[in-house]
Amino acid sequence: MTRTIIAIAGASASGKSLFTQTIYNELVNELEDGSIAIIEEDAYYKDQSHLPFEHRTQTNYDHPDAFEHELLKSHLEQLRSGQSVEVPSYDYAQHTRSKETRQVNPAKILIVEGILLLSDPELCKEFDIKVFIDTPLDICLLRRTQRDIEQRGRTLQSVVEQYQATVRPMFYQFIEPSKHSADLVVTRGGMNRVAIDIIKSKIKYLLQE
Ligand SMILES: Nc1ncnc2c1ncn2[C@@H]1O[C@H](COP(=O)(O)OP(=O)(O)O)[C@@H](O)[C@H]1O
Ligand SMILES: Nc1ccn([C@@H]2O[C@H](COP(=O)(O)O)[C@@H](O)[C@H]2O)c(=O)n1
Repeated sequence: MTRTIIAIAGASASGKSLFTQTIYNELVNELEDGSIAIIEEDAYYKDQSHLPFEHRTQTNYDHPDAFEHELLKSHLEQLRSGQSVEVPSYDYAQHTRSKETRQVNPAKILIVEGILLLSDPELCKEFDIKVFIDTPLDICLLRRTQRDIEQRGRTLQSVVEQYQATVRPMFYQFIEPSKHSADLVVTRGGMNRVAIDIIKSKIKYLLQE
């Protein structure tokens, strides 16, 4: 069976999750059970439970070294070969992995979303279709500030400090250059209706093959 792995990359709060989730929600009921699945790159942030909390707040979470990309790559290879995997889950408030894992079965269409998917050449090879969500960084910052305070247990000061120290510089060093590896660049983020419909049509076409 041919399986297709789609990467959705882009800056933090560019709209990757909204874009991915919209495609999934709009397709899932009309497809056979188990045809489509989602994996988040964030689930592969390294476990830091051995480090004190204060130490964990200092990690650069926008550098490729913060991720266990080898594990993600190996999971994608297992899924492509028809095996289920146990995907870690991540606790943003504690800055480390949770104890729970989530079983992901080998769907025919797998969508992976995350900031640094296209910046790692070895990981990039795993993707059949590469999409980059290209949202202006000032818009991302506004959305991230609201989201991190409401959903990820952050203060305004911590969001501002982290943005200046790591989020913005790592975007220019790693994320923005990775746009050139994308097959499709999507402007206006997670609500670009035309782009959502194009990816949905491609998925339906692949599932009919
Ligand atoms: N085009 C858009 N217009 C308005 N809000 C958006 C848009 N895209 C995303 N958002 C909102 O911005 C926040 C971050 O989006 P999200 O999809 O979680 O980003 P990412 O997964 O890239 O970090 C969320 O609250 C989301 O609902
Ligand atoms: N403990 C952590 C782990 C990650 N982050 C930030 O998350 C961003 C990536 O997730 P998105 O959903 O926004 O794409 C990344 O920019 C990290 O800075 C964090 O703040 N704390």
